[in-house]
Formats: sequence, C-alpha cells, structure tokens
Amino acid sequence: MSVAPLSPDELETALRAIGAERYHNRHPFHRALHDGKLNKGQVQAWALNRYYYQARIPAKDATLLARLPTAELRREWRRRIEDHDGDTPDTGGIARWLRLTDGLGLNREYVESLEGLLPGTHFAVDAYVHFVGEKTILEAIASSLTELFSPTIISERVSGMLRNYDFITQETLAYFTPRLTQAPRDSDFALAYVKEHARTVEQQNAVLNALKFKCSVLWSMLDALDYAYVAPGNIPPGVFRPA
Ligand SMILES: O=C(O)c1cc(C(=O)O)c2c(n1)C(=O)C(=O)c1cc(C(=O)O)[nH]c1-2
Repeated sequence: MSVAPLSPDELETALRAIGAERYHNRHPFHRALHDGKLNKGQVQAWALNRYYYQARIPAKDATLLARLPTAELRREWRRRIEDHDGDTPDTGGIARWLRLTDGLGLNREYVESLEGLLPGTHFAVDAYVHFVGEKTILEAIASSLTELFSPTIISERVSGMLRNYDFITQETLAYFTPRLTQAPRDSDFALAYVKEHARTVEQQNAVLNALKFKCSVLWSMLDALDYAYVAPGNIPPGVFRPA
C-alpha cells in the first residue's frame, strides 16, 4: 500500500506536533531552571554546558553554508553565522553568552577551555554538527526548525529566572533578547524552504525525523545536566564542580 505525501500545510502541522511533544521546554531540568528550583551552582552548570552549543552553532552553520548551491541560500544562511560570531570582537551571540557566564561568576578562560563540559553535552552537540555535515541539505535545514519553538521557551525562561533568582539580572540574560527576533526570522525561512522542497513521502519522513533528532539533541543536553547536577553524587570525574 502506498501512502500519499502530505500537503505543505499538513507537513507544517506534523512538524509543530513534534515540537509540542518533544521540545526541551518539557524537560524537568528546564522547568526546575525557570521555576527557581536550582541553586546557583546548578545554574552555572547549565550556562557552562550550554556555552558549547552556542560556540558550535556557527561551525554547524558554516558546514551547511559550504554545501548550499546558490548565492541566495548562502546569503540567508550567512546571517546566522554573523549573528553568533558578530562582526567585531565582543559582539554577537557567543560574546553575549560569555556575559551570562561572567554574570554567574564563572571564569571566562575556564568556560572557553571546555574543560568543565559534561561528556553528554559534548556528544549531543557534536552529533548535531555531524548531522548537518552528513545529511541532505533538506534534512540539515529541517534540523534547525526547533527554532520555531524557541521564542516561547526563551520568554518563559527569562521571566522565570528574573523572578526566581536574586543572582540573575536583565543584563546577564541579555543574550536572549535578540533571539526573540532572530529565531522567528530564521525559522520562517527554514519552514518555507522545507514546505517547498519536501514533496515526496520519503523527503517528508526525512524532514520529520530530522526535527525529532534535533529535539533529542536538546533533550539529551538537559538529561546530562539533570543526571550530573540534580541527582546527588553523579558528577562525572574531571568536569565542572559547583563551589
Ligand atoms: O534557548 C533555547 O532554548 C534555544 C533553543 C534553540 C533551538 O531550539 O535549537 C536555539 C537557541 N536557543 C539559540 O539561542 C540559538 O542560537 C540557536 C541556533 C539553533 C540552530 O539550530 O541553528 N538553535 C538555537
């Protein structure tokens, strides 16, 4: 029995259903973070590990950029790298993330050295970079579609953290403000691309699986934090230990 492909709008509905079910806003560590249930050391661990995601996103995007076939697509994708790396030192998303880790009292050199990283963070982020380098362009673009769901989690996180932690200020969370406009712009483009190019059942399944994969990347990063820093006694040897 052959199955008919979805219409572009049905595909969008199926993608949004994956986010509703699997995005990391549903993870217990995320809820604990924004509900004020974590101590400062646990929040530091989150920021230090998430730094690796931020730092590798431009490498992920550069890998894809190199494979894109047209100037139009490359121009669109190039902006993502500029957003994260900035045009000059101390601008861009990575620099803003380091202001968050500074604000939490972490040593910059230590954060940038990646020495304190959990093994699970390392594997999850690297898996994302490899995925984008190895899969089809359609799957690589589809894997960025978690950004469809990020404005909601970012608003929830920022308001929750400001309300619940006396060591968090607007200034330390400044990373997130531009993301509220950058993420919708980026995900609108990626969604339109995917709706236009995923026409066969095989392509549509590949796109849906790419988004599931990416949800798993984000989920495993929080699993690793939860296991190491919330359950007692599970911090792996050699990584960041809260004071
Ligand atoms: O704060 C978040 O929960 C969150 C989620 C995501 C995401 O859904 O992948 C990204 C970001 N933030 C983010 O800041 C960011 O720059 C980013 C880039 C990408 C991507 O896949 O290219 N996702 C995300």
